[in-house]
Amino acid sequence: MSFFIFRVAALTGIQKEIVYSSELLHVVQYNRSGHYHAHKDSQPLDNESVCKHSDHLYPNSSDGQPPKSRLCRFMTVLYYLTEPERGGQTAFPVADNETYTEEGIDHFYRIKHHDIYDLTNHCHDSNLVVEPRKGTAIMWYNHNLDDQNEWIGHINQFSLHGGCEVIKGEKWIANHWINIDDNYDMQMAYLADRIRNGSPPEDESTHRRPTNDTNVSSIDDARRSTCQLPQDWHNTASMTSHDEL
Ligand SMILES: O=C(O)CCC(=O)C(=O)O
Ligand SMILES: [Fe+2]
Repeated sequence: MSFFIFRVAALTGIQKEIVYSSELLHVVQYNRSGHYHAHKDSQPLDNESVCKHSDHLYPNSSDGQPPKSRLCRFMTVLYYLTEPERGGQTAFPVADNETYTEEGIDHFYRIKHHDIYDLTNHCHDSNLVVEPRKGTAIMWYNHNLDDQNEWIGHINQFSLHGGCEVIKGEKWIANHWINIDDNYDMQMAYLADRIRNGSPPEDESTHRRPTNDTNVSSIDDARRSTCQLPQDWHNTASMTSHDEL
């Protein structure tokens, strides 16, 4: 598992602590006719809600209610675990930098003249259609970077995507969602909290012996220390099945 975290960190350029502290792998199975209409994996930033992955660190509201939460998934890395005999592509109806427009997705509604979310009937009308090939992976950004602070910014409208209908065979994928809180300080507090309960593995290439230093109080401490994986490190997947959704 630690090797896997390093590979994803190297692929995405995201710190291994962030990769390690993100959601468990989410495995999805599709049988014949199974599909998943176009959607975004993350949700727009807003001041009324907090990130779900770190919501336990936010105080309750004055009436004692937990804060409203939303998904904060900066990137998706999608692994194709099997390949169906036909169909089951991943489609991005409006992906394509060259057609970027300030009007966003509304522009595509006007020019495409069909329901861009409907991947059963319009899979191949999408701007980008990726064939599922066993053992390969694709990745994309669900958010743009904020111009001012270069931290996670607005949702990327062009990340709209979904799974086209499986025509023959069966399809299995795993989603690896990389969580980042748009509130920088809260993301740091979240990482420190996760790492306090067991740090990400050190890169094997450094040949450093792991220790059991669980006494870290900040992300900087956490980076400096070398700790063992927590007890639940191998518990890395949850599962959904998409049959004719
Ligand atoms: O099945 C696919 O190719 C896409 C799946 C997906 O977008 C998801 O599970 O969020
Ligand atoms: Fe998705």
